Amino acid sequence: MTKSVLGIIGGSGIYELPGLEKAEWVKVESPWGEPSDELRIGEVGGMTVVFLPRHGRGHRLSPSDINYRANIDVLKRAGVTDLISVSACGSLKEELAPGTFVLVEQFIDRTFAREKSFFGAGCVAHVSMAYPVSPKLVDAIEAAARAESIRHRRGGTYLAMEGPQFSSLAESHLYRSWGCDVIGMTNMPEAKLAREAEICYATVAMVTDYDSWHPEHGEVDITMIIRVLKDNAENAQRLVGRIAKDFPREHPACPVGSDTALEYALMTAPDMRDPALAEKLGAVAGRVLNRNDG
Ligand SMILES: CSC[C@H]1O[C@H](OP(=O)(O)O)[C@H](O)[C@@H]1O
Ligand SMILES: Nc1ncnc2[nH]cnc12
Repeated sequence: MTKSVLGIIGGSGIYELPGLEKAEWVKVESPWGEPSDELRIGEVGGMTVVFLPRHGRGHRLSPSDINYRANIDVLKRAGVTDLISVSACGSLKEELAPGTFVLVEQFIDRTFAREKSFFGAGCVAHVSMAYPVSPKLVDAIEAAARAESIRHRRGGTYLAMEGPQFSSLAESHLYRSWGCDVIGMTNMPEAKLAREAEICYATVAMVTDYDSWHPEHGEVDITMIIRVLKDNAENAQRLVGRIAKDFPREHPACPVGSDTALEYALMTAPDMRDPALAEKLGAVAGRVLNRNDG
């Protein structure tokens, strides 16, 4: 078993993590370009916790401008084994009222203007995304939500849209007809890249609004979202503090194989790989690229 290092990506409204001991901002370079910000690295009860504000401090980056590859790469370089995304989202279901924390199980990726893989020409790989979320990580989040009496629901499908505009009424109805539960703009390709980097991933999707479909709530409106975000952020800080305090100090094998996703994923023959790309992949895929059998 390896030591657990817990990573937290803070979404809209979450730009710091109070409660981190011995915390400092650390600049980590990535061959994939600029991450959203420096990493806030600290400890909770002796375990390393690494925090990254997804949109950067001050919310400088829109969902389409975020360099998701650099973000996951620097978190991997910092040793993160388990990564929790804390994200704002719209609700596509009556029963998921604003303030509810949804522990997402599945994703539908409708984003189109983003780099979605570390791999490509010169080093091709195909990882499974059938079960994108690590159940043990969700167990830890669920236990913490219970302990902190935070309204939550386990399970649900997150529709990732490109944005930055919110959905039209027709789109909102379409996603509901697909059975989706919540909608946001950031968890894809983040979840795909975490899987390629063999990091266990889970999302806490914090409902801020009913998107545009709900006849009694009218269309989604950013001032209302910001109001709800503030309450959600307080609960999120408590939730994350509790998760970190109770988190297993050793990282157990992931039941859905998140931590071994690259084991049989590489397709390109070792002698045909592009050395420059292999070099860039050092942090993400070094475990499998550097062994003799390729
Ligand atoms: C502030 S509303 C729209 C914005 O909020 C969510 O961001 P994040 O997932 O980082 O919390 C949503 O995906 C949009 O980017
Ligand atoms: N309705 C919504 N659509 C997309 N992203 C969101 N983030 C918060 N609310 C959202």
